[in-house]
Amino acid sequence: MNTFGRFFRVTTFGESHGPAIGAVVDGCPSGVPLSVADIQPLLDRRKPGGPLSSPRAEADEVEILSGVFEGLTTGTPIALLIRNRDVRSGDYDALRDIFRPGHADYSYLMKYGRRDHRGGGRSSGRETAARVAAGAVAMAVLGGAGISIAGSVREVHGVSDPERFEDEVRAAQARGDSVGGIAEVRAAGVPAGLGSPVFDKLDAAIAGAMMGIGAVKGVEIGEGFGAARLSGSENNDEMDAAGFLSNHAGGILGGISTGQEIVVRLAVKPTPSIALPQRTVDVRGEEREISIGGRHDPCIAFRLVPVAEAMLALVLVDALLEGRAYGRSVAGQMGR
Ligand SMILES: Cc1cc2nc3c(=O)[nH]c(=O)nc-3n(C[C@H](O)[C@H](O)[C@H](O)COP(=O)(O)O)c2cc1C
Ligand SMILES: C=C(O[C@@H]1CC(C(=O)O)=C[C@@H](OP(=O)(O)O)[C@H]1O)C(=O)O
Repeated sequence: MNTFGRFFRVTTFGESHGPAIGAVVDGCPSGVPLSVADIQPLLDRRKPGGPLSSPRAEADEVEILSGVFEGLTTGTPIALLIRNRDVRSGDYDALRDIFRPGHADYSYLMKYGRRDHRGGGRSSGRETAARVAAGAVAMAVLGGAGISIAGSVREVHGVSDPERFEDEVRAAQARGDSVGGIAEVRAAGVPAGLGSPVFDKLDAAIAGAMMGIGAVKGVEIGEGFGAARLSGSENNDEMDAAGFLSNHAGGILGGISTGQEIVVRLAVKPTPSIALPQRTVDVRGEEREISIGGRHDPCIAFRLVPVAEAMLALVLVDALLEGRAYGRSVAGQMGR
């Protein structure tokens, strides 16, 4: 499916080498102040062309086609458009019939029987620009509710010292290789009481949203996999009259927000398209050797941070609107 969310619904469209990509946001409340200036800064943080990213030159300028009048949302669908400007599709001529190891070429062909091989079509990381634009609309709603979201890269290729990140990436690039990393995203100001208790737990929704980003291979909330190595006394978040004394839970208990910071970490795989020679097959099943040129991110984790921020915003705005729709208290029972 190409649609995300239940109350604040986002459909993205477009391919990496088509004329444009974009999103339609349906369910945004009316009266939210919104302009290009609210969306563009987040897109600028995600766009390619930076020092540790693909050199593809895309300005990723967003156009708001509908749903906003005199600077305020009208409650009708908001259509957001980003034109592709620097596609250079010739880079993919030699890859029309061959499967890149680690990319979605093989599985897309198995599902659809045909595919847009240029830049991976819709499996391209480029699709995430459309989600970031939609996420910025969600952030405009969340901002009015006092919720803010921020992310960062925590690890590159197993190294956690940020001063060494660039060297790790450059060394991999020089070898014709790529590296993975860990990104983290946090939401502050989330009221206690957001989310659902069973199948649609807030942590389940967050995990689904994050795994729906290309290249994300694992999601942790709070202590995450580390919790499996702790005792109850170490992992429990004790409380006193002022509130929680720690946040191993990452801001969610029983699928419902506690009012603490929501903390999410993502394992991001190394970029699949690499220059080093690798073994693969073509569409006829013939064995081939492949060495991929073109313009690729040497480490996706950096460009993924604003995408993860956008996806967290989309989950939280959906939960906020669900809470309003069902008239649930999001103030908590203890005056917090
Ligand atoms: C922001 C972003 C940038 C990406 N850049 C590249 C890239 O330059 N080259 C590449 O081969 N894959 C890139 N990818 C990954 C692939 O496009 C694709 O999403 C991935 O291989 C599919 O992964 P999955 O199996 O986790 O869904 C990028 C992904 C994201 C989210
Ligand atoms: C263009 C973007 O990233 C692209 C993501 C991507 C991939 O395979 O995912 C491959 C490269 O694009 P192409 O080879 O098609 O020019 C990246 O530049 C973007 O994120 O805006």
